[in-house]
Amino acid sequence: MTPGWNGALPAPGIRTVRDMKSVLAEPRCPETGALYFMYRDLARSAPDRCWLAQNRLRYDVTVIPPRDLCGEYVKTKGHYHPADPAGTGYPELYEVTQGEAFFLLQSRTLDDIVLIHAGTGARVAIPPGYGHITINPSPDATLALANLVSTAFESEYGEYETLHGAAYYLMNDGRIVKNRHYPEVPPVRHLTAVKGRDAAGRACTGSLYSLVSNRDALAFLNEPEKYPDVFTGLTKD
Ligand SMILES: O=P(O)(O)OC[C@H]1O[C@H](O)[C@H](O)[C@@H](O)[C@@H]1O
Repeated sequence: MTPGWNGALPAPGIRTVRDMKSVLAEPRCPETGALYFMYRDLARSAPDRCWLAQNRLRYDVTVIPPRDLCGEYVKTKGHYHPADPAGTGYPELYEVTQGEAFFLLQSRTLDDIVLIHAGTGARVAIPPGYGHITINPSPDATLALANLVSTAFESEYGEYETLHGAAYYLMNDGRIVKNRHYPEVPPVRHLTAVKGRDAAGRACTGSLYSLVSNRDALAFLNEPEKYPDVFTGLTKD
């Protein structure tokens, strides 16, 4: 059974080591094979699927088994989201459904870098204008994530590919190593998100999936400019 999901699953999108070479700390790392599995556009019922489509939202599950990539923890490739019609970047909402995660966020202007340590059951919002990667820092436990996100955009991978990953690499000896392809960037700000709370410490009731069909709770994913409070305590100011 796939962690974080009880029902039937479509075939996953798979990212392999080959797909990730351009963003690894050690691009010549000789590891091979699948790194993580993306089950996109899930719904538990036909009415839920209809509601998600009508509200331009997608529910996905991502499964990241543990892996040592030449001293670097396994991670997602990394991307930014474009701006919505009002000029505000599309956000995203994650829940850790199994294991623990580090979310490494960086503002597009590179004036803010945030590392969020999130335990099972924690929720993390990706704020407008921030790129993100997710890291599995465990030597032996699989990380599973659920996310809700707008279907109105496509992720942008260009900066992460050109600059060989995020601004920092998380190594499995505990080091956080600055990526030498970046200009000077600020030191990492650290935040923690625990079960039932988000990274700003606010309580979150129910599972992420329980928000499906709750228009008020999820409207910020398509019109983030109307809901700046969602990101208070997460962004720099
Ligand atoms: O697109 P990547 O950088 O590989 O990251 C992987 C994740 O990205 C997005 O946030 C998607 O909504 C997820 O479904 C996906 O698993």
